[in-house]
Amino acid sequence: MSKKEGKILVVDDDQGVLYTAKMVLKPHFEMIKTEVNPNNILASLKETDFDVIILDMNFSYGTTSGKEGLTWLERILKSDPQAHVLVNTAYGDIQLAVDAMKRGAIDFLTKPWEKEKLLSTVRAIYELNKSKKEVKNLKTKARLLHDDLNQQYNQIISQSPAMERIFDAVNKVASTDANVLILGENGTGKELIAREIHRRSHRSNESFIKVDLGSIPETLFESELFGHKKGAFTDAREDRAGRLEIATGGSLFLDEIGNIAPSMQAKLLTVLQNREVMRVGSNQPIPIDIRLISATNMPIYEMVAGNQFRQDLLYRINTVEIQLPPLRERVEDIDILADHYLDIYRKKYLKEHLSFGRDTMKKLTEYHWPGNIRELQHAVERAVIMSSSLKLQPSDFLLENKHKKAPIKQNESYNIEELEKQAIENALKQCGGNLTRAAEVLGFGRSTLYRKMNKYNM
Ligand SMILES: Nc1ncnc2c1ncn2[C@@H]1O[C@H](COP(=O)(O)OP(=O)(O)OP(=O)(O)O)[C@@H](O)[C@H]1O
Repeated sequence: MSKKEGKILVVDDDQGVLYTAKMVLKPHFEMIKTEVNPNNILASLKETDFDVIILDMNFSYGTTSGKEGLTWLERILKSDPQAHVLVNTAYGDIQLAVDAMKRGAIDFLTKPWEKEKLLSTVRAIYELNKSKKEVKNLKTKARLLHDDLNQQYNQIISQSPAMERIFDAVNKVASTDANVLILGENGTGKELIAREIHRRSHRSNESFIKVDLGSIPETLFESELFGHKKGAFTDAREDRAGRLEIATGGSLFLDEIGNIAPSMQAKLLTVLQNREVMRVGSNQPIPIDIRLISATNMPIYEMVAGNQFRQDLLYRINTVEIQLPPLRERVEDIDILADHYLDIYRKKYLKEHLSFGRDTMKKLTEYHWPGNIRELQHAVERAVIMSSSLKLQPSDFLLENKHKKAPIKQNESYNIEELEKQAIENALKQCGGNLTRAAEVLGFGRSTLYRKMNKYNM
């Protein structure tokens, strides 16, 4: 072991034994706690997560039966079934050692101790415990990755100038560890972009862990994100690592971050600031090393202005911001995306010869696509399933009228200055009065924005 690790509890009523344990083990382990009174064991276990507990079998003066030790062993294992208890028996008392092992002790030592034997036994148990913990974390990780692989992730398809700018930003930011906030309507590809950032980052060999904050009930928020200790609440039947801990080394994708309750925002902020988590029911900090990518379809700046989202949390997550345009603002992408999905679904539904009819693509490119790419994907899948001819007709796409582009209002102004003033007002509103952001959204420099606001008496 290079850095000292491992927490050891030694319980014995003989001060000499405790002194020897400290002397032998201290140079090799992070913490050696000694306890003369067995009545304090359970309190110590609540305070610290010990890797090895060395337990004497006799405490009352003159007793040798080992009954007390067996009782304490049972109590320890009842409080923490995963505890690794190493029992101390008198030399030659094999029957007691066997009894203790049957009741769940991990190994036994005989007194008087041989120092080398004491150290090698404790070390072996510590390594075993560490491996078990690692296996458990890996199992959780594997489950999350498996869930992930079950979803279909396609390559990013685009030929629009609007998306060119996005790819440029992704290229620049991917190799850094900067926190990224992706904004955009539902179905615009926020998750796809988050995965792309991870794929191009130096963390790509580690996991990409997604947390859908919109679907986690407030009561489970802390345990899902930070993990819990066994017994921390009714359903906590065993120790479990949270998503932040599991994502360590890789990227954590917090989807729907605009949906979390204010009290949870405060807890998340603390964890991100301190770069460590504490599992629910534990007071032991665990360091985390994650690249944070967040996404939301909510008007996050308006939410900050309305005190629904903490400004300090926003500043923590938005080192770089990527605003994904809705599909209606990248009409150039509609036909290649439609072709892409047609290709997928005609194979899936064994209709290889199906193609788009003449007017069909026109209908698709004119539509407003409020559900963006996801809506287009579902519309093509549905049309492929329902079509009974070789060409997909406009009528195969049941696009709701209410989703059509808003008609141009009568009396709508075409005066450039009025339009510009209106655009500035809208941008300021959208950005919660943040001038720097509003200037970015408008494509002006900050000083130009000031000048124009002066000009329009704003
Ligand atoms: N440019 C693209 N090329 C190909 N497929 C895309 C593209 N953008 C999005 N998609 C697909 O559209 C669907 C929705 O994308 P994604 O889940 O990334 O959107 P989102 O913005 O995260 O959605 P939500 O806000 O609802 O969580 C996915 O199936 C995704 O693969």
